[in-house]
Amino acid sequence: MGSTTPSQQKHKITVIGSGNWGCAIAKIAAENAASNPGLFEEKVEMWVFEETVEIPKTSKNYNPSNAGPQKLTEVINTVHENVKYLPGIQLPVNLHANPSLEDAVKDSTILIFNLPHQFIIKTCEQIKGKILPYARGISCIKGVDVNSTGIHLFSETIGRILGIYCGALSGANIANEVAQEKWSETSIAYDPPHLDSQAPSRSTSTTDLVEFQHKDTSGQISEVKLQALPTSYPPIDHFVLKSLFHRPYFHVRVVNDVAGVSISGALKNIVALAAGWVVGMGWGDNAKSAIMRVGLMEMVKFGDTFFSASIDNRTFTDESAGVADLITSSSSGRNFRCAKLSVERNMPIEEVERTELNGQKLQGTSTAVEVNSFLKKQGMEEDFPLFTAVFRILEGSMKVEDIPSYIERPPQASPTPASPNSKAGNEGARITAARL
Ligand SMILES: NC(=O)C1=CN([C@@H]2O[C@H](COP(=O)(O)OP(=O)(O)OC[C@H]3O[C@@H](n4cnc5c(N)ncnc54)[C@H](O)[C@@H]3O)[C@@H](O)[C@H]2O)C=CC1
Ligand SMILES: O=C(CO)COP(=O)(O)O
Repeated sequence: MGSTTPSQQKHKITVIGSGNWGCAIAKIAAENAASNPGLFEEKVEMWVFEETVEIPKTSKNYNPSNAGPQKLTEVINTVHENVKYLPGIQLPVNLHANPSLEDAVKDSTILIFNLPHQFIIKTCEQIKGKILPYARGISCIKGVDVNSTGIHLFSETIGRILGIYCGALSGANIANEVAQEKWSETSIAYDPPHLDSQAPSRSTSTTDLVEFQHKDTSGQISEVKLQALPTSYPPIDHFVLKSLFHRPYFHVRVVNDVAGVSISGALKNIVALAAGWVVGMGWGDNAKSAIMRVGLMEMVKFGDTFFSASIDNRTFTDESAGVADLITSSSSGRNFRCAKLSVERNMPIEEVERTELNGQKLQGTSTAVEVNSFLKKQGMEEDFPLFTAVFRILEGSMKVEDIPSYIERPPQASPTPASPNSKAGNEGARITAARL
């Protein structure tokens, strides 16, 4: 638990990202920074990918003197509303929108990563070597990093690029509901290497590098250098993280299973697409439940198969990040809603994303493609028929109508190519080749 003796220095918090979830989490962090002055600096930085916006007349912060095009950071810092990505929510005045990534992360001990997953690697590369070497991270990203070396959790990718330890936050958390302070739960997974057994975990010097062998969640062993946090700061532990994220309307459980929390958050987005499609076809709740049942089984199997070294299967059932997130996402998440509309309107899902989300990003479509490329390399597409069906529907080689028979008993041969006059909805379910 937390330290009992007062520390001289407080943690400085930076949120990297300012979208729908980025702002909702930044609001929570800023509220808690203000109410825990012994632990955190009051001002919380939020890096904003700068763009020009207008305050809409529907905003309660609109007045004729602030009409017209303005920088998003200026709008957030003056009227305290992200009018584009989280409209209608008043943000705390101690949350500072910063267009400079380098400046936003400078001197921060706790970095909260909250961006659509396609932007995270480039963003981390920009701040490599420019953060405190003893900073710690929390990744709120729902996605997986698939590259030529295999599949990795974003918490691990962030940690590897920046040379820091990074945990994960994920749960049944529709951002707009959380921002409106409607009660929800979340899971934070934080399990830094036990430096105590290898070298002192706390340092009075800022140059102490602790070198040790680290087994990552997929079982790969690597040499890691981690700088210990100076003793002048309160230790970054479960107590401090709960103090930073728990609110009366946002209940946090801190656990150790980083792989389980991260994997379920990424994979449920693939399942939510299938749920949206079958509901869009008018098949009803029984069909959606069947998708969720098979989806959950594949999520658990995926964790067991590729992250067995560290995953705790109870996370899928017992924590908010597991089945609870699958249920909420398959009821009202953006992946579900856009997939449903793509079938109803017979429109590519990317087009629905572009016209309906006002700049917000779907994560399920790219995750389905990335997971499929990984499964293909393992020769295991047939072992995950729902994930494979979602990918094939996106690429246009399968139809939504094929899902029931395909997930019941995966065929040995390739599925029948989509008929050119397939029913309304099946063309719509596709994404363009550029995303594949
Ligand atoms: N929105 C939600 O309800 C929830 C989202 N998440 C996860 O949180 C992560 C972040 O999602 P959101 O904050 O909702 O993002 P979002 O979907 O609102 O995406 C828009 C954000 O992307 C930024 N962006 C656009 N182009 C960029 C670029 N080239 N470089 C950097 N940033 C760029 C925009 O400035 C904006 O801040 C995702 O992985 C998502 O799955 C998790 C829980 C709930
Ligand atoms: O992750 C989410 C809820 O927990 C939100 O999912 P979507 O990105 O599909 O909206």
